[in-house]
Amino acid sequence: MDILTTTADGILTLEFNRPERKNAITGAMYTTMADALRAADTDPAIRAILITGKPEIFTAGNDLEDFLHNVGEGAMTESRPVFQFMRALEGCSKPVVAAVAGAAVGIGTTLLMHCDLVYCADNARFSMPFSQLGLCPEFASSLLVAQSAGYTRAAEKLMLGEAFGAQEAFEMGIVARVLPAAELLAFAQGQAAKLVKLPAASIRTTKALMKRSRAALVKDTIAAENERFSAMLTGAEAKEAFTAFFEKRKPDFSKFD
Ligand SMILES: C/C=C/C(=O)SCCNC(=O)CCNC(=O)[C@H](O)C(C)(C)COP(=O)(O)OP(=O)(O)OC[C@H]1O[C@@H](n2cnc3c(N)ncnc32)[C@H](O)[C@@H]1OP(=O)(O)O
Repeated sequence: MDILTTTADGILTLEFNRPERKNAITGAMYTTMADALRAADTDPAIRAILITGKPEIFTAGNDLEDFLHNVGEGAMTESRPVFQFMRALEGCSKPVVAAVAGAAVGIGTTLLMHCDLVYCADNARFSMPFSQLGLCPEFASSLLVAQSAGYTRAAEKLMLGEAFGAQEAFEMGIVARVLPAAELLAFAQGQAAKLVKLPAASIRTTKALMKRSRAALVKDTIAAENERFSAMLTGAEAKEAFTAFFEKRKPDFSKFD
């Protein structure tokens, strides 16, 4: 099971469980998470959701094999598993807690912008390497990173695509708190347990009100980003980047305009 799904004490936990591939996310994994999120949203017994990975890796982002072989027409259209997952996450009316240890690459960082209580371990590393992959931001990262961190810091992270650490993520507002690695999961579980005990309608209403003003902009940004992302996925630069990754060499973009 590449996604471990557990339910206990009113909390649905989704855990990335593909460590041999650094928890890279396949279409099947997106579908599992989308289904679980949608079911949780309508199940009164679930009052909080926790998304986590392994102590050494949150996720290496989208599986690059999938990108290499499953692109083409409609690569990022609404029916695709990644879209189903992000829609289920973004639309989830219940509170979502994220606990990040190790690397959170690409969509691994983007998805945090759609969670509510986001915590990381001091070993966490964040990156949105879209430009390094011949791609562009996705699922409203071009909007939400800048809203959270300001334009210049967002531009540095999104244009250079370099990894940054836990403290910088905290200063950028991407995480609410940095914890010693050994304490992260218990802390996040404790925060989720607090949410479970609070009046569910109050939590749902608070979340809805906080997201209300950005909802239309997020929707519009996702549509604009994903149209371009979809086109770029089939581009020569992206192919070079994915191929170079698996050939364990640096990509050579000098031949492209
Ligand atoms: C819509 C969504 C968009 C996105 O999410 S775009 C982002 C896509 N993701 C990436 O570009 C990240 C690629 N991965 C990495 O940069 C590195 O990995 C890490 C920094 C995460 C970890 O580095 P290290 O600890 O040195 O591990 P390793 O040797 O690179 O990886 C171990 C095995 O895992 C496979 N793997 C890692 N990431 C992916 C991936 N994203 N898709 C498919 N496979 C991946 C490798 O190939 C390798 O495999 P083997 O042991 O056979 O050499």
